[in-house]
Amino acid sequence: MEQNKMYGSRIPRAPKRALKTLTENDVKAKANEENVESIAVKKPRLEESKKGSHGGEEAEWLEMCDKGNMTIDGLLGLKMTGKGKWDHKGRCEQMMPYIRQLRACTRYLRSCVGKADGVKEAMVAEHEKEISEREAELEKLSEKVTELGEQFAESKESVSEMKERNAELRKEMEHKHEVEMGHKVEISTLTNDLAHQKKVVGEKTEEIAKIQDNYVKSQEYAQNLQDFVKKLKEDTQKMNDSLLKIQEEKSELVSDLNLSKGNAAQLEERLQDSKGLVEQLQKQKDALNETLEAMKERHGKAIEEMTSTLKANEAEAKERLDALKGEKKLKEEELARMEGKHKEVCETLEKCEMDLKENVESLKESESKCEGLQTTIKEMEAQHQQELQAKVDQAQADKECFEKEKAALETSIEQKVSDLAETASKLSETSALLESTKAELQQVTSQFESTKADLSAKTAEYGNAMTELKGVTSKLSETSALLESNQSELQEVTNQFESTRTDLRSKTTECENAVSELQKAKEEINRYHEITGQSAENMEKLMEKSKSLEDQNATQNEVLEAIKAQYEMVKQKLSLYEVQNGSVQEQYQSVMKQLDMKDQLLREAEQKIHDGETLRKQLHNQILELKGNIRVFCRTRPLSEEEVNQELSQSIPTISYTTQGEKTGKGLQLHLTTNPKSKKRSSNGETHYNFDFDRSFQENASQEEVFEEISQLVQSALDGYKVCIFAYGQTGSGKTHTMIGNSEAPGMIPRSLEQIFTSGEKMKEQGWQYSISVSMMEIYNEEYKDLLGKKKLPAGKQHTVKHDQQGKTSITYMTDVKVTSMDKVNSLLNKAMSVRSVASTQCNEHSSRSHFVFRLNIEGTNEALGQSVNGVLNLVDLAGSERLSKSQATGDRLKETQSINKSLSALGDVIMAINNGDSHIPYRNSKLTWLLQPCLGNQSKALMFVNVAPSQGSAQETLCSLRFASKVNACEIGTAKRFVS
Ligand SMILES: Nc1ncnc2c1ncn2[C@@H]1O[C@H](COP(=O)(O)OP(=O)(O)OP(=O)(O)O)[C@@H](O)[C@H]1O
Repeated sequence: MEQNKMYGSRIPRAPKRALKTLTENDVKAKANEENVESIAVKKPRLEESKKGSHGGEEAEWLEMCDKGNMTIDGLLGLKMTGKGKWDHKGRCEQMMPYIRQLRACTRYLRSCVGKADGVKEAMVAEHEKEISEREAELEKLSEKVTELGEQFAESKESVSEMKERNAELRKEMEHKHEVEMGHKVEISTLTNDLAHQKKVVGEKTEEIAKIQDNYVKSQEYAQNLQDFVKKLKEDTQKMNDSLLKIQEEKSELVSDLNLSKGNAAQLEERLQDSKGLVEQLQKQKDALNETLEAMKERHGKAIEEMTSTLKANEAEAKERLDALKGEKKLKEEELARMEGKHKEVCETLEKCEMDLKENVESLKESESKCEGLQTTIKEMEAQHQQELQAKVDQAQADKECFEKEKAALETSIEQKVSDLAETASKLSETSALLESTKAELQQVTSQFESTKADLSAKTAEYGNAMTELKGVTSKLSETSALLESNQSELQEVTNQFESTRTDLRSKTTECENAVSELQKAKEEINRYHEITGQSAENMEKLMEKSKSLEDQNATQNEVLEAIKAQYEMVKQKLSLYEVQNGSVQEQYQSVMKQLDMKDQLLREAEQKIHDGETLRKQLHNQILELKGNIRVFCRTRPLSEEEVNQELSQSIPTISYTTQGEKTGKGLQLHLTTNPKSKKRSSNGETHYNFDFDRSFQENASQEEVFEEISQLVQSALDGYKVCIFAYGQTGSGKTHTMIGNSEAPGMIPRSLEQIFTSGEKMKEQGWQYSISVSMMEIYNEEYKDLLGKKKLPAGKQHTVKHDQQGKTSITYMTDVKVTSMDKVNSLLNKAMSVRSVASTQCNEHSSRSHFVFRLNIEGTNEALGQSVNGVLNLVDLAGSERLSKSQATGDRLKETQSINKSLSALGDVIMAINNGDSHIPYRNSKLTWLLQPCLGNQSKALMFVNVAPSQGSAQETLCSLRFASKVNACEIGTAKRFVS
């Protein structure tokens, strides 16, 4: 196939020359294909082949080829020609050279093939060799490749790892950013919440204040009540005490009373005696009563007998009346019978009447006699009655006096008097009996009279019946006799009464004796009463007192009760208040809890914010450290009073701050009205310049806020880094204020020292011991000046600065003071400030005409870790950066300004050179850069404050400062290195 390719499947009708060319070309192509070197080998070989065994034919063929009259293609495409179609001879004749040519060609080709085979073999061998070499090489290469592959894989892995890390970092960054954004959102929400909470807290605080007021009032009220109750208790106590005293007095009185009771008992005994006497008297009285009873009985019996006789008489009279009635009837019959006779007897009757009249007259006489009798009886009766009355009166009087005595006795001795009253009542009964007897007597008298009337009626009826009348009269006389006997009996009774009266008198005398005894007893009692009266009086007085006291006590008890009720009410109110208070307290507690929770949340949020902020700072620091940037913070001072008082256009601040997104707190815009040619000039005639820094502090930013941002950097000095913080800006822009400050607002230097001391103390817990030394110097007119040194430099001597390989700086004749406290630092700082070169310039009344360098050497050792660190913190207050034209300095001031500007531009040059990666960094161009060399190199951390003034008058200088700071901000000075050994 190769050959077919070489020679073609068909031999083209080409000139002989073409065959040769073709062959050569083919060979060349083949050689080119197989090996370029083979061509060089082939030619001599071809020439050699001319001289070989078949060299003749080959040579012939080559000759033919050389002559150009034949080529292989030509040979193959050669057609036998003859004179005609059948001119075989001619054709055969043509055939012979053709066959020869063919043979020659074939041989040539064979030889070529053989040679080619040889060449091929050689080439193959060579190739094989080459291949083996190449294979070996390849193997090596493949090994290398595998190695490289591995390395590649490794690097790929590391790349992927790095990518991953990068991605992670990016993610982290994004996350951080998100978190930051979230934090910001959170912060804003939290700020809102905070504001709301503050509002709520304010409201709650007001509420609480009100509640507390109420609580205080209720407490005061409760206190007042308690005081009142206390007073009441005290009063009650006093009352109780007085009551106790009264009770004591009472008990004393009771004892006195007991004593008097003892006396009273004696009196009682005596009274008992007198009672016995009274009893005796009573007995006597009883005996008298008995006799009286007996008399009464007898009298009653007599009266009964009289009554019975009267009754019998009455019955008799009745019987007689009945008999008389019968008789009357009979008589009436007889009368009727006798009426006739009457008439007969009328005359006799008249006579009888006459007789009757006479009888009547005699009856009247007897009646008058009877009346006389009756009057005598009446007189007797009256007499008797008078006597009786007198007796009764006497008895009554006795009774009365007895009763009086009894009443008197009754008042003192009730029971005994009641006995006497009984006696009196009995006496009254006796008198009643007497009365009843009298009444009976009167009854008897009336009966007598009725009987007499009956008799008179009978006499009238039976006037005529004289016999009967006589009988009646005799009966009447009998009755009179009876009456007489009755009278005698009455006399007897009267006698008996008399005797009884005498008895009574004797008893009365006994009674009188008894009464006198009683009187005596009474007197004695009265005496005792008098005796006891006094004590009773006292007792009464005391009782009255006690009573009044009791009344008082009662009233006070009432008051107390009322107060108690009030107290109870108040207590209830108090309990209500307490309940209310409790609920209020609960509310307060819950509100406080809520507040605490909110506080906690706020604290957590603040902590989160703080953590987030520190994390952000750390990350930012890390990024900056990774970038190796020199950090730049811009700080704008507030307008001074002078500037404020300037004309309006001058007093308008030239700086505004970016408020959008990430640029917040970083970006600022300077507005200039002075450059009308500026392309940036806007329609309102202002030119705006935008700047971005790591941080932009507005006019109102406090020293604390500013320090917070650099605290990490300060901390890293403690960790063994070389740190340089310097303040750059025109005169009066606030560099000294930022770096040193004043007692009210200490600047970065005192704050850094404070942090270092506190952190150093904390690090002690981890085994770190720090030795901190301070040196303060100024670079004035390109010369170092020790601000802490006591003496002047020896003549011909000067401060020279040297740096060793480790970046350790030594300055000859420079005072280095070990410091352990802030007081020491402050006193040193004051001393340095007093020595520092200050002058009044066009821009600042107290302008710093030198660079002030506060140098802090921190050597830390940790024996446990076997480590020691060597950190340096350079805090530099640069001299004002204003241009000469601006400062209008002359003479010494001019020289100062020139040297200041020289060193400042050297500082710029050094930073730029580091940024550009120049092989030569012009540290030696100024004393400042030379001193700060280790801290300005690519192994340190640097931060620049660019201080700017916001006034229009300073705008051009501000623009210069900001431009310089912007350039510095873009510089990368390399990654910082920690100096640990
Ligand atoms: N942030 C600030 N807040 C309040 N007052 C400030 C602030 N910055 C500067 N000042 C006041 O501005 C005045 C000038 O400040 P300062 O002396 O610090 O400037 P300076 O840059 O150090 O000047 P110089 O380079 O001439 O020493 C001082 O009276 C200072 O108190």
